[in-house]
Amino acid sequence: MQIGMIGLGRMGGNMAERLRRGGHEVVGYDRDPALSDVGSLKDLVERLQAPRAVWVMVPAGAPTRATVEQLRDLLSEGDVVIDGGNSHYLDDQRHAADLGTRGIGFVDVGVSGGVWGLQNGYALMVGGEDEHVGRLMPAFDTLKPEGEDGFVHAGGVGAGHFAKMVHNGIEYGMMQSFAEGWELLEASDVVTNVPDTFRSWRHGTVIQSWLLDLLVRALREDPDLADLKGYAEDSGEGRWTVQAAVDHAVPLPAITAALYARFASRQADSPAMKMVAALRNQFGGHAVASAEGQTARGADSPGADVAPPPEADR
Ligand SMILES: O=C(CO)[C@H](O)[C@H](O)COP(=O)(O)O
Repeated sequence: MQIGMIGLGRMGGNMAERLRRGGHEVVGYDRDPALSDVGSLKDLVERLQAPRAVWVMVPAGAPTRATVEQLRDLLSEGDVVIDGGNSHYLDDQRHAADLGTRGIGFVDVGVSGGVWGLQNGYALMVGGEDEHVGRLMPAFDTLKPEGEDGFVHAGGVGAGHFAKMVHNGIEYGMMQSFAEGWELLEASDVVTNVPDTFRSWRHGTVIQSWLLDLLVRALREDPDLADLKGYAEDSGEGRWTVQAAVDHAVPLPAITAALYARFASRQADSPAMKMVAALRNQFGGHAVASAEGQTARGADSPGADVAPPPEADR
């Protein structure tokens, strides 16, 4: 089929390539003229035959919103817009309503597979009406991995991105779990061959997984991760998962802890733990470390000046 692809970066560019290899005609647009087949969104729309299918693969939030708004004014009744970025499911519902006023369809697709997708295929989680999803099946069939799995029409508009959001929340929890296990193995001197221990778990264990394969690969490249700083960003889906859990009063302790661990990783020092240290020192005269790393005051330190708590609080 013919498909317009907007955003030809790491994900969009590789997806366009996989579609082309599968025999589809892809007209690509990117702000970078070196990557683009056309000079503007208007040119892209003019190059496509109606009814058009235009796949948006730009960062979630304002860039996606701006692109969908422009497409609303350029496309015609019967065309369909696909958002394959990591958008919030509530944005999908707004976009579908907005495009729907012009008779333009909307399908949201959560895409997983990262930089390996070109070769292995992309897992696709799709939300939208049957009519629109059905029309796009030839493209989905090419993009997805070979075999039965790797594709779901999860529900109406928003369901694809909601499924991808929860997938990413699970990803957070799994990564954190592997990371904590690795830290503990390294911290003790009981297991002396940590990389091989992880490698052995790749087969026959209950935790075998692609993430485990990638962990083994990372340790092969840098056995102590000495080249990395313990700092992890987040792109928003973990936060949205936790926010959705609060909205539905669903307890997500593991995923929430994994998200908070990333926030903690960005602090050179912890203001909250300074306060914990200060309070321990206040009520019990317990030792604290100074900002320079020296024990500054403590129960046994000269100069400890701790007012005794009221009788009732002891
Ligand atoms: O969708 C993905 C994998 O499934 C992305 O790699 C993911 O969005 C990365 O998220 P974060 O930056 O929050 O770790």
